[in-house]
Amino acid sequence: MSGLKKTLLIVEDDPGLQKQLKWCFEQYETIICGDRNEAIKHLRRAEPQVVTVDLGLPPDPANASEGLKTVEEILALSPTTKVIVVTGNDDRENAIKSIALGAYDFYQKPIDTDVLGMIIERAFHLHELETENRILAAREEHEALQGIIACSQSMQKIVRSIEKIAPTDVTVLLLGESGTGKEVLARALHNMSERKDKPFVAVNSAAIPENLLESELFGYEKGAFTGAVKQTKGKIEYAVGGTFFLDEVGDLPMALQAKLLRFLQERVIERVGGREEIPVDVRVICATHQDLPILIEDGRFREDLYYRISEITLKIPPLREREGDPIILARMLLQKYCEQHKRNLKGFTNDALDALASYRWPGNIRELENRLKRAVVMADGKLLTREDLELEDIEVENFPFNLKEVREKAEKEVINRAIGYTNNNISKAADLLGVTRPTLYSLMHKYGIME
Ligand SMILES: Nc1ncnc2c1ncn2[C@@H]1O[C@H](COP(=O)(O)OP(=O)(O)OP(=O)(O)O)[C@@H](O)[C@H]1O
Repeated sequence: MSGLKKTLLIVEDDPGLQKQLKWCFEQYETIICGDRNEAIKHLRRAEPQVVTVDLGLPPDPANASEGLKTVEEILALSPTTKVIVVTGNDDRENAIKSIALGAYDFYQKPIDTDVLGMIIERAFHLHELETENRILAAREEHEALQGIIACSQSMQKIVRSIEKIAPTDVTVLLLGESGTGKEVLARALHNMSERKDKPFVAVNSAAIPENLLESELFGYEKGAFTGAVKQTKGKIEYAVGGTFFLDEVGDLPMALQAKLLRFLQERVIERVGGREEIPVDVRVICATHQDLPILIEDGRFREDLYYRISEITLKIPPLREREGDPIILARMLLQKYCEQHKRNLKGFTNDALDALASYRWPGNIRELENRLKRAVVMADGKLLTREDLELEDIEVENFPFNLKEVREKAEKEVINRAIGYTNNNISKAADLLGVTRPTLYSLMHKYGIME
């Protein structure tokens, strides 16, 4: 079983049966115990893949309640464990209850070890298959998100949304400041979708001169304009079967907005100078750092196109709103650039870490990359300093002295809020905070908060 030893936990209080079962299942690493507490202890320690639970356990062996509780606790702690319930003769009701709780199977006494053995072996087999599936699924997801750092809560949310949206074909609009990773996230959407083995084609509308953009996107026929010497496919056509990523969609000229809308509505394109409608199966992801509703108000963006491209909108938070991410990204980039430039730097000084965490990062991750690249090349010492990062002039919030300081600051803030909220009614504020009035008074005294 993939090199992992098969561990079977038997929860059975009858000493005779304990002995018999141990003897019958010696091909496994078998652990035997007689009550719920012991079962949970062994579950935590030995992590058995399969557990059999006799429902009639002490202190009330005539009743199934302790057994059912054991099943519930095992599955709460380790939902992947396969639990087989052993019930008394004719106790179908509790057998069904255990299945409803999530048990894998049940078996009624008297025990026939051959039959029970088959059920146990099947449970090990299923556990193995499920484990392999989980590992494969996690590996695929990991590969799709490779190199994307998203430890902060705000980015975790985005990653969860991307996982949900990826398998669908909906048109996604990614909003976010420049350098927040819109393109890498679009790529992740593609890599997690069924289109992953087909092309991902990205075009930045702002980077291509307006007069070339139409032929770049839609292609052109031979003779369509001077210099059009042969029929040429556009970027959308190159993405057939895959994903087309249009960055800076807010910069698209009005005439092209109409053409893009038609393509999104009808899923056909027409090359410049062509008459033929070419059907294309392409998933579209758009991105912009601009505020599209304002562009719509100014008459610079079509409202109908906006609704078409924003079937789902994801707002990518700027780096300054990703608690903890700048430092993790900086460490990853330091390693990457040290390898690239063959430098042997060990890390960051404390004041550099404080600066990385406090800086507002107007250029987001791209700016972080640039600062790190430069610092790695230029640094004299073994640790990168604030000066190496050219962040010496920014105001820095020092790392808090300790957790107690953070807790006290938060406590003071929320007490002030509760008192303001209840208009100085201390009883109500205490209720709101879930403490007694005397406790609240003593906290107010501690923090110097006036009534
Ligand atoms: N979460 C992340 N983890 C690691 N690297 C990232 C992450 N997000 C972005 N990057 C890196 O930051 C740089 C900028 O990302 P990207 O080009 O995707 O941003 P963008 O929002 O599309 O920028 P722009 O709007 O300027 O085109 C890239 O080099 C990318 O690899």
